Amino acid sequence: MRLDDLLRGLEVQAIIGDLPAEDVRGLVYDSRRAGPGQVFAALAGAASDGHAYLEMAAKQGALAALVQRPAEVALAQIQVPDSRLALAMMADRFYARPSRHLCLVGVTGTNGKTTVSYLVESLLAQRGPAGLLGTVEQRYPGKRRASSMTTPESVDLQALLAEMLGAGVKGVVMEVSSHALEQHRAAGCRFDAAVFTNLTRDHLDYHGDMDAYFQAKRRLFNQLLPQAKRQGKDPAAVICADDPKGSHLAGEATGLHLRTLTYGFSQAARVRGISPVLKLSGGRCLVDWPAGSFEMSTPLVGLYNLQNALAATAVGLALDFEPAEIQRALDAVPGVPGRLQRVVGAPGDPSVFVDYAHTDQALASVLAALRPLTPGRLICVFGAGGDRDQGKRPLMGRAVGIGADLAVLTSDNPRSEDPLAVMAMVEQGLTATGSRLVRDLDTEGPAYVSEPSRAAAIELAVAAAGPQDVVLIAGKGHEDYQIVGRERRHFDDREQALAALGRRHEGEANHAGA
Ligand SMILES: CC(=O)N[C@H]1[C@@H](OP(=O)(O)OP(=O)(O)OC[C@H]2O[C@@H](n3ccc(=O)[nH]c3=O)[C@H](O)[C@@H]2O)O[C@H](CO)[C@@H](O)[C@@H]1O[C@H](C)C(=O)N[C@@H](C)C(=O)N[C@H](CCC(=O)O)C(=O)O
Ligand SMILES: Nc1ncnc2c1ncn2[C@@H]1O[C@H](COP(=O)(O)OP(=O)(O)OP(=O)(O)O)[C@@H](O)[C@H]1O
Ligand SMILES: N[C@H](CCC[C@H](N)C(=O)O)C(=O)O
Ligand SMILES: [Mg+2]
Repeated sequence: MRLDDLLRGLEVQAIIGDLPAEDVRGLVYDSRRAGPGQVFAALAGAASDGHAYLEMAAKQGALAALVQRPAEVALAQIQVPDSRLALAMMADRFYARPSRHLCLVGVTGTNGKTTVSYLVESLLAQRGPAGLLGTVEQRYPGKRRASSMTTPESVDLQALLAEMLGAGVKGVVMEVSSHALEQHRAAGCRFDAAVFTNLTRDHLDYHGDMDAYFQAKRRLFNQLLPQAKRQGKDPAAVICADDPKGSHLAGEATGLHLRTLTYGFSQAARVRGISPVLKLSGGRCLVDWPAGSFEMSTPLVGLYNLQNALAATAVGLALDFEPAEIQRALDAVPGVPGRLQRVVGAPGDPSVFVDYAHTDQALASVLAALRPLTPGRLICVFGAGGDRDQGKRPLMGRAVGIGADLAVLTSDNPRSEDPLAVMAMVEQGLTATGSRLVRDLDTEGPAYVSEPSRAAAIELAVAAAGPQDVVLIAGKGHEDYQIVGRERRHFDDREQALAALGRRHEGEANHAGA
């Protein structure tokens, strides 16, 4: 494809030099990959600025560059107001607009994106091969890759959608993070439906304040859905009515003449869950919506997961699925990797769950879900990630202080920070609830132990738990690594928990063998 074809419809401020007539072989945003035939997009970033690498791209023989500020280099440059947005639109065109030919569902919100995505994937799979991309993995029938980002950069995203389409995929569900919305990574996507789960505190290191964070999420509804509508789709806005920002969004979506379907347990919800019943084997409720009512159930545990199942149900109804098909799809998802994932030991062992809760709201929700299922003590192993929102740390400590009987405060991914400094910030919230620092868990709660080694923290909790106790290991979920400094070491909470459960029986084996 020629460069001038790729630029059609784009807001171009200036063209510096002559546009090369050769075919574009690829679009890149990292100068290290900017070789012959490649258009290099200079992106202004947080750590560095792509404009500093224009010289390098020129030397490597790049075809042209997409810039916000032209530079004195021997390279044709296309000046645009926002190179991330322009790159996204060009990527859509370069990969022959894959989202036009797919049923594409986007999921945003602070918590629940990954979970809802697995449920929607199962739904889409009822009608043909389905694809999923999000925090854990990118997959479609016959192919799977672990993810490095929740929502890939626009070029990688469009390449993946094109790959899925080429492999016969009909429907794709994708998590759309607030970072992605802020950076226009999904700008070239035409959605058939978009879901908003909730908005609570996270990522303020990046967005600055809650309003900016909400404005980023809002783009999916007030920019991307109207764009899909203008281009011939009839997209649905599927919005949680139990969240205050959800009601706001739903009003706005209706005002934009989008098909709007609210869901939740509150009276205002159009797809409304009534009389929820929650058990260790899952949850169920009656779903009432304008066209009738039906029973709905999910093997996933906890009220918030029943709410996630309602989100998927509302997507199904918006896409004209029958309640029986929706139920089949929900039944087919017994669990989501690293989300309330049970680590099964021997009979008589305590129940151990690994979960991805890394915000105060998520911790409060998951502890509330486990409380009624805990005959003994609820023990929570947790920490907060380094180089991420610092303000959420004491709030996370507070949520655990309130929701758990006993806690082991430990390290998450410290990244460039001192793990003890991160833990001290979490500890402020924990102690504010009246939880006291103790040496071991052989005590009455509320109390906590401080143990910077995550492996030792898991060992401590699992060893101390009795058969009636429940251990929640929160924060890292599916992650099979720990980021310490710049190093990414293998570390998996599930493996650690399983080994710790095994060690509870080491003495017994020796005894039996003797
Ligand atoms: C804060 C954030 O979103 N950062 C992302 C952003 O980085 P940035 O724009 O700040 O990039 P930068 O490192 O400053 O570099 C600027 C530009 O110079 C380029 N460069 C750099 C060096 C060089 O030699 N040559 C060169 O061309 C870079 O490729 C880049 O295009 O764009 C980069 C390219 O796409 C991403 O890799 C990077 O993700 C980093 C790794 C990251 O950690 N992102 C996280 C916070 C994130 O996006 N998370 C969300 C999920 C959050 C959630 O689950 O709720 C996600 O969607 O994954
Ligand atoms: N609807 C919900 N409301 C509140 N908490 C939830 C909800 N769904 C999941 N959670 C909690 O949040 C954690 C993260 O859930 P999930 O991975 O589905 O969300 P996510 O939005 O994809 O998160 P991330 O942005 O980190 O990828 C879960 O492990 C659980 O503790
Ligand atoms: N996608 C989230 C995941 C956080 C998971 C937690 N383990 C941490 O490292 O903080 C983020 O980047 O903020
Ligand atoms: Mg996710």
